Amino acid sequence: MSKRPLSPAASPSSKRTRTAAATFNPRKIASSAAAAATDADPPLLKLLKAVKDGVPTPKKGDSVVYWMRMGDLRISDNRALSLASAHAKKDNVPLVVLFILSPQDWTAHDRAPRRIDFTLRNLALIKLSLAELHIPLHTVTQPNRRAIPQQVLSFLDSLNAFAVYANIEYEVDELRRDVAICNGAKSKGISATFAHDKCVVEPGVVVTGQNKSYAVYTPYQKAWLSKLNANIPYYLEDCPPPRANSESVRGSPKFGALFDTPVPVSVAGFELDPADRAKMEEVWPAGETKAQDILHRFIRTKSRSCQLGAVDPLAPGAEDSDKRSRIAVYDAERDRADRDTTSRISPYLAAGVLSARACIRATMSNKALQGKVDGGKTTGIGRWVQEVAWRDFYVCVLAGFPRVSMGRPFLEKYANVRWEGPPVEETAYTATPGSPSPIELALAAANIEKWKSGRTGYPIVDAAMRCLNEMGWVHNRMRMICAMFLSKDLMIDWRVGEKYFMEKLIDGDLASNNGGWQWCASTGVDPCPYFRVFNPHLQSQKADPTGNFIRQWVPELGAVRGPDLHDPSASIATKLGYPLPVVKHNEARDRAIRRFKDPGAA
Ligand SMILES: Cc1cc2nc3c(=O)[nH]c(=O)nc-3n(C[C@H](O)[C@H](O)[C@H](O)COP(=O)(O)OP(=O)(O)OC[C@H]3O[C@@H](n4cnc5c(N)ncnc54)[C@H](O)[C@@H]3O)c2cc1C
Repeated sequence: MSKRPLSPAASPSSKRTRTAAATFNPRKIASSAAAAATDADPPLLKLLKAVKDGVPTPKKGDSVVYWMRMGDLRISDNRALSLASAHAKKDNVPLVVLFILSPQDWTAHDRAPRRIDFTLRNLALIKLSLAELHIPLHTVTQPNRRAIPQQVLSFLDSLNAFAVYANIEYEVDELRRDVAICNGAKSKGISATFAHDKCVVEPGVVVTGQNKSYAVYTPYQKAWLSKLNANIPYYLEDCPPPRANSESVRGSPKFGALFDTPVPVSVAGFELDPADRAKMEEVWPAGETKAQDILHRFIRTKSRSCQLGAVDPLAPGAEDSDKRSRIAVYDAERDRADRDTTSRISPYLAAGVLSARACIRATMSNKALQGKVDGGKTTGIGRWVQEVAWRDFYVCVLAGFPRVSMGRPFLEKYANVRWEGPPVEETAYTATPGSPSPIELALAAANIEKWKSGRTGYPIVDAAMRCLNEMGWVHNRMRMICAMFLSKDLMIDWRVGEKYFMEKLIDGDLASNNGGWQWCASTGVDPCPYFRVFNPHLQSQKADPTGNFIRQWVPELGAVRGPDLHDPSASIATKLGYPLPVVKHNEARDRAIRRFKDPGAA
């Protein structure tokens, strides 16, 4: 079976050196039969059963371990850490924190070097904060991801640990790994606890009458809000912070050395150029305090045009306002990409530097609501809470329909839609009648490169792609426009774009990224209907009415004003050295509708 090739970096900002991790090339697309079998017996349920069948009251040993993962990089309000600390205190033993750097897992998930850099920057701060509590953060690199279960069990043995705690990662491989760890721990008499922490309302709670995960957002969101409001003390609990170990742990032969394992500054295959690293530090500062400050700014202060682009999110000059704060006007302004209309909190949520619970708690100052969460459509706060619910929704989709993390479309009937360009993996194409000719393949490959580098001749698409390449983040509406353009106008397999986004995004998250891509490609849960293909020029005028977003990222068009900016004529484009459109939108739209209406048609 052919493997999905690694895509070359479009911007020179990140290096992907040929290392063991970079040459590791796991199979990304399962067969439809394998996906259906996994959907029928979801690994999350297996993990929850393994936890339930584990060791309820382990014999006391010498320590309790909290295994921190890439999605829970914080000390405050961290469910597994809090539980682990309480257990350690109850039995009067030290708490130890473990973090495993796993480059093969990062490659398997197409992790962006910027996301890895953000992880390491946050870990370095966490190590310092934990050390103040005399809690060691032990960091190890494991080059072979299959060895992780054994490595964790050996680590527990070496510390005579009797309990291990972690927050759940909902991707298929990670769940299967944790089932193996649960079973291994049980055989050693160690209790293993895997806690729900990523979502406000965990997967499995908001389900249909048939006890299935929802595949439509609106009824999900209504049920989500009523579950949440019915049990706020549980869902929005601010989990107690860890309590300090005895200082004597530092002198212990068993634990003392764990304080000395350094957090690396970079990991081979995922390094950043020093200039890019410095820029990322400025645009996405690490640490829980910064995350809370960024959230606070969104809730308290007004939007500013100077905050467009790759700038310090906490730059001075923000103006407080109750009525005009960014969250207060979010309902009306959220689709505008020409200012800082949204929170830009996603990198902190994806890395767990801030809990989703903390985001919801921060919206609850309105006394008229009497301690309830506003999730309605008529207020800025309510609309924003609905976005956080989208995040929960996509995690529930991932947990309930694991096929989506196996490279399959949620709607299997679209597996045979004919895409332009080289097959992503041959299994996805076996049923596609008629192979593209070499000329078609070359044209599609060239179009993919133009899309990646922001040279499609559609200003809004190009501005958004350049913003993504430069900042590792781009506004939601822009993500939609770019994804729709690749999958419908260029008719390139959405998995090409999904992978490229993951390789670039600092907030890259399988559930939300896959959900967003499959929504735009019309293959996912509750998707955009295939006959509703975005017109990039109209979208551009709506999302960037001032043109500031395009002018910021496409300087060739800096002097252009009015409608020409959104759709430059051939003469203007040629004069300014800007490319001509790679496709004609109307023709491309008809092709997309034809191919989706009759999957397999040319
Ligand atoms: C093609 C595509 C790919 C995407 N990939 C990712 C990704 O890898 N990681 C990621 O976190 N988000 C992803 N999103 C969702 C969304 O674009 C980002 O969460 C949002 O742009 C982050 O900016 P913000 O924090 O300012 O959002 P805000 O508007 O302030 O929203 C607050 C939070 O709600 C959540 N949220 C908002 N919109 C969505 C959404 N549509 N789906 C899921 N959660 C949402 C995010 O956690 C976000 O931080 C993707 C969307 C699309 C269309």
